[in-house]
Amino acid sequence: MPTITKLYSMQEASQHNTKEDCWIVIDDKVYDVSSYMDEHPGGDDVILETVGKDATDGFEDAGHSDEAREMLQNFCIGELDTSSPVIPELEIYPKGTDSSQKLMALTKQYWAVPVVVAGISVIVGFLYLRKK
Ligand code: HEM
Repeated sequence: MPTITKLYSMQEASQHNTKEDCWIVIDDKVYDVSSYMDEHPGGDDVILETVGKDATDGFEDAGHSDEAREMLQNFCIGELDTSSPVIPELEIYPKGTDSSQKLMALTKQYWAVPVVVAGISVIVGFLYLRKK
C-alpha cells in the first residue's frame, strides 16, 4: 500500500525550537523529539542547538549506537521539503510588498555601503589635491 509522506520546510521545522516542542532534521527526515528530550543521554541542549539546521553531522559525530538509530525512527514525522528555501532571508518580505517598498527595505539595510564609498572618495580626493 502506498504511504503518504508529509513534507516540512526547514523554516517550519525551525519554529519547533523549545524543549517541550522540538523538531530536528537528520538525513532529510524530520523528527519530533519533544518527548525524548528529558531522556537523551547526551542532554537536551545538544539537541536544541541543532534546531533549524541539518543535525546529520552532529548525530553522526556523536557515534550513536544501532539502538539509538532504531529509537530515532520512532520519532520520524515526515521528510524535509528540499525544494523550499533554506535561507530565511529569501522570505523576509510579506506578501503584497511592492518593489518600491523592497527598495526602501534594502536601502535601510545597506545604507552604509554608499556612505563608506563616498567617504573613501573624499579622503582619496583630499590626499590627491594636497600632493599637487
Ligand atoms: C531522536 C534523536 C536522538 C536519539 C534517539 C539519541 C539517542 C542517544 C543515545 C541512546 C545515546 C547514548 C549512547 C548511544 O547509545 O549511542 C546518545 C548519546 C549522545 N547523543 Fe544522542 N540521540 C539523538 C539525537 C542527538 C543529536 C541531534 C545530537 C547532537 C547533535 C546528539 C548527541 C549525543 C551525544 C553528544 C551523546 C553522547 C553523550 C555522552 O556519552 O556523554 N544526539 N544519544
